[in-house]
Amino acid sequence: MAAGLVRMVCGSFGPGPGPRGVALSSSTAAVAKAVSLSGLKPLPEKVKIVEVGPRDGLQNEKTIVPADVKIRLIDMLSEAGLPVIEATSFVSPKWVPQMADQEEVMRGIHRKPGVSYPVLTPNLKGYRAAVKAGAMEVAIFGAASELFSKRNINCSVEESLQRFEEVMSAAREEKVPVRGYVSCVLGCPYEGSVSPSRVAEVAQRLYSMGCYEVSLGDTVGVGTPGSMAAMLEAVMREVPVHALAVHCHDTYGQALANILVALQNGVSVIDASVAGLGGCPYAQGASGNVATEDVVYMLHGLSIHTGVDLPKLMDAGSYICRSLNRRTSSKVAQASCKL
Ligand SMILES: CC(C)(COP(=O)([O-])OP(=O)([O-])OC[C@H]1O[C@@H](n2cnc3c(N)ncnc32)[C@H](O)[C@@H]1OP(=O)([O-])[O-])[C@@H](O)C(=O)NCCC(=O)NCCSC(=O)C[C@@](C)(O)CC(=O)[O-]
Repeated sequence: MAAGLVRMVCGSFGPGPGPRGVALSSSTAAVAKAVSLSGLKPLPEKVKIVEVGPRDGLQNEKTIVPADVKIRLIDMLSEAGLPVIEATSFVSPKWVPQMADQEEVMRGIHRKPGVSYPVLTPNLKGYRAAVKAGAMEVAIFGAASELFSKRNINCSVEESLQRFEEVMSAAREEKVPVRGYVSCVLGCPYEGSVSPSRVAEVAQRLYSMGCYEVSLGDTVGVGTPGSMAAMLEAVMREVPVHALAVHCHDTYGQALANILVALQNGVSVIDASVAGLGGCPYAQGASGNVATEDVVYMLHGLSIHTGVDLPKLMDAGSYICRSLNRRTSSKVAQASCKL
Protein backbone atom coordinates (compact mmCIF):
# COMPACT_ATOMS: atom_id res chain seq x y z
CA MET A 1 0.00 0.00 0.00
CA ALA A 2 2.76 2.42 0.96
CA ALA A 3 4.60 1.50 -2.25
CA GLY A 4 1.51 2.39 -4.27
CA LEU A 5 1.39 5.77 -2.65
CA VAL A 6 5.06 6.36 -3.23
CA ARG A 7 4.41 5.64 -6.90
CA MET A 8 1.57 8.16 -6.81
CA VAL A 9 3.94 10.72 -5.37
CA CYS A 10 6.46 9.87 -8.10
CA GLY A 11 3.77 10.31 -10.74
CA SER A 12 2.92 13.74 -9.43
CA PHE A 13 6.36 15.16 -8.78
CA GLY A 14 9.02 12.93 -10.29
CA PRO A 15 11.51 14.17 -12.83
CA GLY A 16 9.96 14.82 -16.21
CA PRO A 17 11.17 13.35 -19.47
CA GLY A 18 14.85 13.63 -20.13
CA PRO A 19 18.08 11.94 -19.19
CA ARG A 20 18.69 11.01 -15.59
CA GLY A 21 22.02 10.17 -14.02
CA VAL A 22 23.98 11.56 -16.95
CA ALA A 23 26.74 14.17 -16.91
CA LEU A 24 25.60 17.80 -16.73
CA SER A 25 24.73 19.20 -20.10
CA SER A 26 26.28 22.58 -20.89
CA SER A 27 22.95 24.35 -20.34
CA THR A 28 22.46 22.69 -16.94
CA ALA A 29 26.01 23.63 -15.98
CA ALA A 30 25.26 27.24 -16.95
CA VAL A 31 22.21 27.26 -14.67
CA ALA A 32 24.27 25.82 -11.81
CA LYS A 33 26.88 28.55 -12.31
CA ALA A 34 24.20 31.24 -12.34
CA VAL A 35 22.79 29.96 -9.04
CA SER A 36 26.20 29.95 -7.37
CA LEU A 37 26.83 33.53 -8.51
CA SER A 38 23.46 34.90 -7.54
CA GLY A 39 24.60 36.80 -4.43
CA LEU A 40 23.13 34.67 -1.65
CA LYS A 41 23.07 36.06 1.86
CA PRO A 42 25.74 34.85 4.31
CA LEU A 43 24.87 31.77 6.34
CA PRO A 44 23.58 32.31 9.90
CA GLU A 45 26.21 32.01 12.64
CA LYS A 46 23.84 30.11 14.89
CA VAL A 47 20.97 27.72 14.17
CA LYS A 48 18.24 26.54 16.51
CA ILE A 49 17.42 22.88 15.95
CA VAL A 50 13.89 21.80 16.83
CA GLU A 51 14.02 18.08 17.58
CA VAL A 52 10.77 16.46 16.47
CA GLY A 53 11.71 12.76 16.75
CA PRO A 54 9.73 11.93 19.92
CA ARG A 55 6.56 13.29 18.27
CA ASP A 56 6.87 13.29 14.49
CA GLY A 57 9.10 10.23 14.55
CA LEU A 58 7.31 8.04 17.04
CA GLN A 59 3.76 8.93 15.91
CA ASN A 60 4.47 6.87 12.84
CA GLU A 61 5.82 3.68 14.43
CA LYS A 62 3.69 0.62 13.77
CA THR A 63 4.02 -0.65 17.30
CA ILE A 64 3.25 1.53 20.28
CA VAL A 65 6.48 2.70 21.89
CA PRO A 66 6.29 2.47 25.71
CA ALA A 67 6.15 5.81 27.51
CA ASP A 68 9.30 5.08 29.51
CA VAL A 69 11.27 4.66 26.26
CA LYS A 70 9.93 8.00 24.99
CA ILE A 71 10.82 9.66 28.29
CA ARG A 72 14.36 8.27 28.23
CA LEU A 73 14.79 9.38 24.61
CA ILE A 74 13.62 12.93 25.39
CA ASP A 75 15.97 13.12 28.39
CA MET A 76 18.91 11.90 26.30
CA LEU A 77 18.10 14.53 23.68
CA SER A 78 18.03 17.32 26.25
CA GLU A 79 21.35 16.04 27.63
CA ALA A 80 22.73 16.26 24.10
CA GLY A 81 22.00 19.99 24.07
CA LEU A 82 18.89 20.20 21.90
CA PRO A 83 17.20 23.48 22.85
CA VAL A 84 13.68 22.48 21.71
CA ILE A 85 12.24 18.97 21.87
CA GLU A 86 8.72 18.40 20.60
CA ALA A 87 7.61 15.93 23.20
CA THR A 88 4.22 14.57 22.13
CA SER A 89 0.83 15.61 20.79
CA PHE A 90 -2.59 16.12 22.33
CA VAL A 91 -4.59 14.72 19.44
CA SER A 92 -7.37 12.16 19.33
CA PRO A 93 -6.08 8.71 20.39
CA LYS A 94 -8.44 7.25 17.79
CA TRP A 95 -6.55 9.11 15.08
CA VAL A 96 -3.03 8.66 16.42
CA PRO A 97 -2.89 5.91 19.06
CA GLN A 98 0.90 6.21 19.26
CA MET A 99 0.54 9.50 21.14
CA ALA A 100 -2.16 8.35 23.59
CA ASP A 101 0.33 8.33 26.49
CA GLN A 102 0.94 12.08 26.22
CA GLU A 103 0.14 12.82 29.88
CA GLU A 104 2.49 10.11 31.15
CA VAL A 105 5.26 11.41 28.88
CA MET A 106 4.79 14.99 30.06
CA ARG A 107 4.82 13.83 33.70
CA GLY A 108 7.89 11.65 33.27
CA ILE A 109 10.38 13.86 31.46
CA HIS A 110 13.12 15.60 33.35
CA ARG A 111 12.73 19.22 32.31
CA LYS A 112 16.13 20.69 31.75
CA PRO A 113 16.27 24.44 32.41
CA GLY A 114 16.40 26.42 29.18
CA VAL A 115 14.92 23.61 27.07
CA SER A 116 11.41 23.94 25.56
CA TYR A 117 9.13 20.93 25.24
CA PRO A 118 6.32 22.00 22.88
CA VAL A 119 3.42 19.68 22.05
CA LEU A 120 0.97 19.57 19.14
CA THR A 121 -2.58 20.76 19.78
CA PRO A 122 -5.09 20.63 16.90
CA ASN A 123 -7.93 22.35 18.78
CA LEU A 124 -9.00 23.90 22.06
CA LYS A 125 -9.65 20.49 23.62
CA GLY A 126 -6.07 19.47 22.90
CA TYR A 127 -4.76 22.82 24.12
CA ARG A 128 -6.60 22.57 27.44
CA ALA A 129 -5.39 19.00 28.00
CA ALA A 130 -1.83 20.01 27.12
CA VAL A 131 -1.74 22.90 29.57
CA LYS A 132 -3.27 20.72 32.26
CA ALA A 133 -0.51 18.17 31.66
CA GLY A 134 2.12 20.87 32.15
CA ALA A 135 2.90 21.96 28.57
CA MET A 136 4.42 25.43 28.50
CA GLU A 137 4.46 25.77 24.73
CA VAL A 138 2.16 24.35 22.03
CA ALA A 139 2.06 24.05 18.26
CA ILE A 140 -0.91 24.29 15.95
CA PHE A 141 -0.68 22.52 12.62
CA GLY A 142 -2.35 23.53 9.39
CA ALA A 143 -1.71 22.80 5.75
CA ALA A 144 -1.45 24.51 2.38
CA SER A 145 -3.46 21.68 0.82
CA GLU A 146 -7.20 21.16 1.30
CA LEU A 147 -7.15 17.38 0.91
CA PHE A 148 -4.27 16.93 3.32
CA SER A 149 -6.03 19.12 5.88
CA LYS A 150 -9.16 17.01 5.55
CA ARG A 151 -7.26 13.72 5.91
CA ASN A 152 -5.03 14.92 8.73
CA ILE A 153 -7.34 16.95 10.95
CA ASN A 154 -10.75 16.32 9.38
CA CYS A 155 -11.56 19.88 8.35
CA SER A 156 -10.89 22.39 5.59
CA VAL A 157 -7.95 24.78 5.79
CA GLU A 158 -10.29 27.66 6.61
CA GLU A 159 -12.05 25.68 9.36
CA SER A 160 -8.68 24.74 10.82
CA LEU A 161 -7.64 28.39 10.97
CA GLN A 162 -10.83 29.18 12.87
CA ARG A 163 -10.06 26.41 15.36
CA PHE A 164 -6.53 27.73 15.72
CA GLU A 165 -7.90 31.21 16.54
CA GLU A 166 -9.60 29.63 19.56
CA VAL A 167 -6.33 28.04 20.66
CA MET A 168 -4.48 31.31 20.09
CA SER A 169 -6.86 33.37 22.13
CA ALA A 170 -6.64 30.96 25.10
CA ALA A 171 -2.86 30.82 24.73
CA ARG A 172 -2.60 34.61 24.56
CA GLU A 173 -4.49 34.94 27.81
CA GLU A 174 -2.27 32.37 29.51
CA LYS A 175 0.91 33.66 27.86
CA VAL A 176 1.66 30.29 26.29
CA PRO A 177 3.87 30.62 23.19
CA VAL A 178 2.44 29.02 20.05
CA ARG A 179 4.34 27.69 17.08
CA GLY A 180 2.55 27.12 13.76
CA TYR A 181 3.10 24.47 11.11
CA VAL A 182 2.16 24.58 7.45
CA SER A 183 2.23 21.11 5.89
CA CYS A 184 2.63 20.23 2.23
CA VAL A 185 4.59 23.38 1.38
CA LEU A 186 6.39 21.69 -1.52
CA GLY A 187 3.74 19.19 -2.56
CA CYS A 188 0.83 17.15 -1.28
CA PRO A 189 0.38 13.36 -1.42
CA TYR A 190 -3.26 13.84 -2.51
CA GLU A 191 -3.21 17.02 -4.61
CA GLY A 192 0.28 17.02 -6.12
CA SER A 193 1.76 20.48 -6.64
CA VAL A 194 1.03 23.24 -4.16
CA SER A 195 1.53 26.85 -5.16
CA PRO A 196 4.03 28.99 -3.24
CA SER A 197 1.42 31.75 -2.99
CA ARG A 198 -0.97 29.41 -1.16
CA VAL A 199 1.81 28.46 1.27
CA ALA A 200 2.58 32.14 1.82
CA GLU A 201 -1.08 32.89 2.50
CA VAL A 202 -1.46 30.17 5.16
CA ALA A 203 1.91 31.02 6.75
CA GLN A 204 0.90 34.68 6.91
CA ARG A 205 -2.43 33.79 8.58
CA LEU A 206 -0.63 31.76 11.26
CA TYR A 207 1.95 34.47 11.84
CA SER A 208 -0.61 37.26 12.03
CA MET A 209 -2.74 35.34 14.51
CA GLY A 210 0.27 35.31 16.84
CA CYS A 211 2.46 32.27 16.12
CA TYR A 212 5.97 33.33 17.09
CA GLU A 213 7.42 30.91 14.52
CA VAL A 214 6.01 29.19 11.44
CA SER A 215 7.52 25.88 10.40
CA LEU A 216 7.25 25.08 6.70
CA GLY A 217 6.79 21.34 6.25
CA ASP A 218 7.82 19.39 3.18
CA THR A 219 5.58 16.64 4.51
CA VAL A 220 6.27 14.09 1.78
CA GLY A 221 9.84 15.13 1.04
CA VAL A 222 9.32 15.86 -2.64
CA GLY A 223 10.92 19.31 -2.67
CA THR A 224 14.14 20.23 -4.41
CA PRO A 225 16.48 23.18 -3.83
CA GLY A 226 14.70 24.92 -6.71
CA SER A 227 11.20 24.51 -5.33
CA MET A 228 12.40 25.36 -1.80
CA ALA A 229 13.92 28.63 -3.06
CA ALA A 230 10.74 29.58 -4.94
CA MET A 231 8.50 28.75 -1.97
CA LEU A 232 10.69 30.68 0.48
CA GLU A 233 10.76 33.69 -1.80
CA ALA A 234 6.94 33.82 -1.71
CA VAL A 235 6.68 33.20 2.03
CA MET A 236 9.37 35.71 2.96
CA ARG A 237 7.31 38.46 1.34
CA GLU A 238 4.65 37.81 4.00
CA VAL A 239 6.50 36.55 7.08
CA PRO A 240 9.87 37.83 8.37
CA VAL A 241 12.58 35.26 7.92
CA HIS A 242 13.52 35.29 11.61
CA ALA A 243 10.07 33.77 12.29
CA LEU A 244 10.47 30.91 9.81
CA ALA A 245 11.65 27.33 10.22
CA VAL A 246 11.93 24.52 7.70
CA HIS A 247 10.80 20.95 8.33
CA CYS A 248 12.13 18.62 5.66
CA HIS A 249 11.32 14.97 5.17
CA ASP A 250 13.92 13.05 3.21
CA THR A 251 11.85 10.82 0.94
CA TYR A 252 13.72 11.86 -2.21
CA GLY A 253 17.08 12.41 -0.47
CA GLN A 254 16.83 16.18 -0.95
CA ALA A 255 16.46 17.30 2.65
CA LEU A 256 20.01 18.49 3.37
CA ALA A 257 20.22 20.30 0.05
CA ASN A 258 16.88 21.96 0.74
CA ILE A 259 18.01 22.97 4.22
CA LEU A 260 21.17 24.50 2.79
CA VAL A 261 19.04 26.62 0.48
CA ALA A 262 16.92 27.70 3.45
CA LEU A 263 20.07 28.69 5.37
CA GLN A 264 21.28 30.66 2.37
CA ASN A 265 17.97 32.49 2.44
CA GLY A 266 18.45 33.43 6.09
CA VAL A 267 16.37 30.74 7.80
CA SER A 268 18.00 29.82 11.12
CA VAL A 269 15.55 27.34 12.63
CA ILE A 270 15.67 23.76 11.39
CA ASP A 271 13.38 20.89 12.41
CA ALA A 272 14.96 17.44 12.45
CA SER A 273 14.38 14.01 13.89
CA VAL A 274 16.98 11.87 15.65
CA ALA A 275 17.94 8.80 13.59
CA GLY A 276 15.67 10.15 10.83
CA LEU A 277 12.65 8.66 12.57
CA GLY A 278 9.22 9.30 11.30
CA GLY A 279 6.81 10.26 8.64
CA CYS A 280 3.22 11.35 8.90
CA PRO A 281 0.39 8.85 9.48
CA TYR A 282 -1.75 10.81 7.00
CA ALA A 283 0.93 10.99 4.30
CA GLN A 284 1.76 7.35 3.70
CA GLY A 285 4.82 6.69 1.63
CA ALA A 286 6.64 9.70 3.10
CA SER A 287 9.86 8.73 4.84
CA GLY A 288 11.17 10.23 8.05
CA ASN A 289 12.42 13.71 8.73
CA VAL A 290 15.96 14.58 7.94
CA ALA A 291 18.16 13.00 10.64
CA THR A 292 19.23 15.43 13.35
CA GLU A 293 22.71 13.87 13.37
CA ASP A 294 23.14 14.68 9.66
CA VAL A 295 21.92 18.26 10.09
CA VAL A 296 24.25 18.84 13.04
CA TYR A 297 27.18 17.34 11.13
CA MET A 298 26.51 19.63 8.16
CA LEU A 299 26.01 22.74 10.31
CA HIS A 300 29.16 22.13 12.33
CA GLY A 301 31.01 21.56 9.08
CA LEU A 302 29.83 25.04 8.04
CA SER A 303 31.06 26.46 11.39
CA ILE A 304 27.47 27.17 12.43
CA HIS A 305 26.86 26.96 16.16
CA THR A 306 24.06 24.62 17.34
CA GLY A 307 24.93 23.88 20.97
CA VAL A 308 24.42 20.18 20.22
CA ASP A 309 26.93 17.53 21.29
CA LEU A 310 27.04 15.18 18.30
CA PRO A 311 28.35 12.05 20.09
CA LYS A 312 25.64 12.37 22.77
CA LEU A 313 23.04 12.90 20.06
CA MET A 314 24.25 9.74 18.32
CA ASP A 315 23.90 7.86 21.61
CA ALA A 316 20.26 8.97 21.73
CA GLY A 317 19.84 7.77 18.14
CA SER A 318 21.42 4.39 18.97
CA TYR A 319 19.18 4.06 22.00
CA ILE A 320 15.93 4.61 20.12
CA CYS A 321 16.99 2.40 17.21
CA ARG A 322 17.85 -0.44 19.62
CA SER A 323 14.52 0.05 21.36
CA LEU A 324 12.63 -0.06 18.07
CA ASN A 325 14.85 -2.79 16.65
CA ARG A 326 15.47 -0.77 13.50
CA ARG A 327 18.39 0.63 11.61
CA THR A 328 19.16 4.32 11.84
CA SER A 329 18.39 6.47 8.80
CA SER A 330 21.18 8.87 9.73
CA LYS A 331 24.06 8.63 7.28
CA VAL A 332 26.38 10.12 9.90
CA ALA A 333 25.40 7.47 12.45
CA GLN A 334 25.79 4.71 9.84
CA ALA A 335 29.21 5.99 8.86
CA SER A 336 30.29 6.25 12.48
CA CYS A 337 29.36 2.58 13.05
CA LYS A 338 27.43 3.46 16.18
CA LEU A 339 24.92 0.68 15.53
C1 LIG B 1 -8.21 17.10 15.00
C2 LIG B 1 -9.01 15.87 15.30
C3 LIG B 1 -9.16 15.68 16.81
C4 LIG B 1 -10.38 16.06 14.67
O1 LIG B 1 -11.06 14.83 14.68
P1 LIG B 1 -12.66 14.78 14.60
O2 LIG B 1 -13.07 13.35 14.63
O3 LIG B 1 -13.11 15.62 13.45
O4 LIG B 1 -13.01 15.55 15.97
P2 LIG B 1 -14.33 15.80 16.73
O5 LIG B 1 -14.24 17.18 17.29
O6 LIG B 1 -15.53 15.43 15.90
O7 LIG B 1 -14.22 14.76 17.93
C5 LIG B 1 -14.24 13.37 17.72
C6 LIG B 1 -13.69 12.66 18.95
O8 LIG B 1 -12.33 13.05 19.16
C7 LIG B 1 -12.20 13.67 20.44
N1 LIG B 1 -11.20 14.74 20.33
C8 LIG B 1 -11.30 15.87 19.63
N2 LIG B 1 -10.18 16.59 19.79
C9 LIG B 1 -9.37 15.89 20.61
C10 LIG B 1 -8.08 16.11 21.12
N3 LIG B 1 -7.39 17.22 20.83
N4 LIG B 1 -7.54 15.18 21.92
C11 LIG B 1 -8.22 14.07 22.24
N5 LIG B 1 -9.45 13.78 21.76
C12 LIG B 1 -10.02 14.70 20.96
C13 LIG B 1 -13.59 14.17 20.78
O9 LIG B 1 -13.74 14.33 22.15
C14 LIG B 1 -14.45 13.06 20.23
O10 LIG B 1 -14.37 11.94 21.09
P3 LIG B 1 -15.57 10.87 21.20
O11 LIG B 1 -16.77 11.67 21.60
O12 LIG B 1 -15.72 10.24 19.82
O13 LIG B 1 -15.09 9.89 22.22
C15 LIG B 1 -8.36 14.60 14.70
O14 LIG B 1 -8.43 14.69 13.30
C16 LIG B 1 -6.94 14.41 15.11
O15 LIG B 1 -6.67 14.15 16.28
N6 LIG B 1 -5.99 14.55 14.15
C17 LIG B 1 -4.58 14.52 14.47
C18 LIG B 1 -3.79 14.00 13.31
C19 LIG B 1 -2.34 14.03 13.63
O16 LIG B 1 -1.92 14.08 14.78
N7 LIG B 1 -1.52 13.99 12.56
C20 LIG B 1 -0.11 13.99 12.68
C21 LIG B 1 0.46 15.32 13.09
S1 LIG B 1 0.61 16.47 11.75
C22 LIG B 1 2.12 16.13 11.07
O17 LIG B 1 2.72 15.15 11.39
C23 LIG B 1 2.72 17.11 10.11
C24 LIG B 1 3.83 17.96 10.73
C25 LIG B 1 3.29 18.82 11.88
O18 LIG B 1 4.84 17.13 11.28
C26 LIG B 1 4.48 18.87 9.68
C27 LIG B 1 4.77 18.21 8.34
O19 LIG B 1 5.58 17.25 8.26
O20 LIG B 1 4.18 18.67 7.37
